[in-house]
Amino acid sequence: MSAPRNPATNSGSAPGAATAPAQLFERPEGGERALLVQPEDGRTDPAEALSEFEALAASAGAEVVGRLYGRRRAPDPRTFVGPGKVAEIRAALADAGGDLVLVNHALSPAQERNLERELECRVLDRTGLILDIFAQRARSHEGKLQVELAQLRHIASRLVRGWSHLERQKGGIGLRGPGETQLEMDRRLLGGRIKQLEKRLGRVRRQREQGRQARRRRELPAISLVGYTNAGKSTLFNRVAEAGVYVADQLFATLDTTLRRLDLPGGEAAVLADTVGFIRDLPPQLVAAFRSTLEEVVEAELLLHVIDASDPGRDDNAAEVDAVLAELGADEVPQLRVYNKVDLTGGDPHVERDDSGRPVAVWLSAASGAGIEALITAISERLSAAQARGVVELGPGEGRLRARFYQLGEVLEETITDTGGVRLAVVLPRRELERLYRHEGLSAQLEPMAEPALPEAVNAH
Ligand SMILES: Nc1nc2c(ncn2[C@@H]2O[C@H](COP(=O)(O)OP(=O)(O)OP(=O)(O)O)[C@@H](O)[C@H]2O)c(=O)[nH]1
Repeated sequence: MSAPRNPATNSGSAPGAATAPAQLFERPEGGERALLVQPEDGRTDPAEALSEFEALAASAGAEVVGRLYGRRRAPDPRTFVGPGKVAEIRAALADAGGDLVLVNHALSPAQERNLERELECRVLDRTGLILDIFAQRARSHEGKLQVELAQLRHIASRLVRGWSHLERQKGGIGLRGPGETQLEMDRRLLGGRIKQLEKRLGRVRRQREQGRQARRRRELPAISLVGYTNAGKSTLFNRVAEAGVYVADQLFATLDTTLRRLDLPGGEAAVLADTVGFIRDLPPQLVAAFRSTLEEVVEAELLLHVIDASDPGRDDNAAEVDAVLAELGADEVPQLRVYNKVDLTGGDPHVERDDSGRPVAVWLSAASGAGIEALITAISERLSAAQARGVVELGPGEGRLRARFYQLGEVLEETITDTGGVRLAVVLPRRELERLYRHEGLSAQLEPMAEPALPEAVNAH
């Protein structure tokens, strides 16, 4: 594939050019001058990988002053790149006046240190760079704690006695964010801080879990926006929910789940959640850090998978998002694909349906608003198909099934039957109901029930 997967901008500038995010991004005073090193492994297209990496560097506020490719059969255990390449990097740094080297690969702590020593400048690998971006973007209390924890763990793995002259350079890329003041601490202190953060995070998560259960009790179906970073999730979220979340032409503008109530035609309502942007090769420790944020996704009734229709690499990016969803166990959650930015492709907003007439994809422009009404109708159609509601009768020996209904959905009413069983009025995701039929021995049919109770209001958090 020759086209870049993740152009940094969608406003028509050259794919992969770092100019747009760099212009829009408020770069900290004296933004660092970075030299990018792109290893060639013969598998990925190096030009494409480099342009995506350049967009990441720009997102972190770096000014890219040079680019180098490195080809090697096997990575050098000491410095990752070979000695010849080290000399080349040193010369390029001197030429361009660079003060930071960014390597688009994972480096071992020792490789990072050895390179720093030989190049006499700071070196960050892909994980370090992404952590820095996350540190800048985290907004909620939980998000900040998660990033700090991931940053500290990353630093702890690199911290050795006498951390070299680089300790002095504070506040630069990879050194800022909540973790920056920890750099001088020794491992013991760092370990203490990590424990403290884990405890605090545990508390925040428990609170959030309670909030989630409260929401479930209010029986509003949950819809989660997912998509590759920069696909337009926040813009769509704003457009659909008329909410004022932060939108920026930067990768990862969204780090924390944001929730809004969504009113649908016919008086129904749902909770719409904006989630973190997905990215290729997200470092595993970050997937872990954001797992709890992404748990919302697994529990959603419907996923809106936002895809940048104007991105030539859109299919690969969408496949990447699907792979992460599968990893999270969310591959069974029904999906409605939203092809965004049709204003850039010259296409018309429209809805695609499958053979049974079910909407499966909506093409629209979140920026102009064209196609939004059709999306809301499609959501409404998909949700009413995704929710099962009705009355079910269970026998006296089916206490376990009764408990499962309470667990999986909402029991609106319970009455005792003449035979000593129960009659439950329930609302639950259709896929859960199907699972009960298939795997848990439920045999009674769900009978239609009278008018649904009106959902209560939900406050945005
Ligand atoms: N032309 C055009 N640009 C759009 C459209 N929707 C979003 N954008 C732009 O695309 C960029 C990214 O949009 P966001 O909504 O921040 O994207 P996101 O998916 O939330 O990004 P992350 O937070 O990185 O995951 C912004 O510059 C938006 O203005 C659209 O329909 N048309």
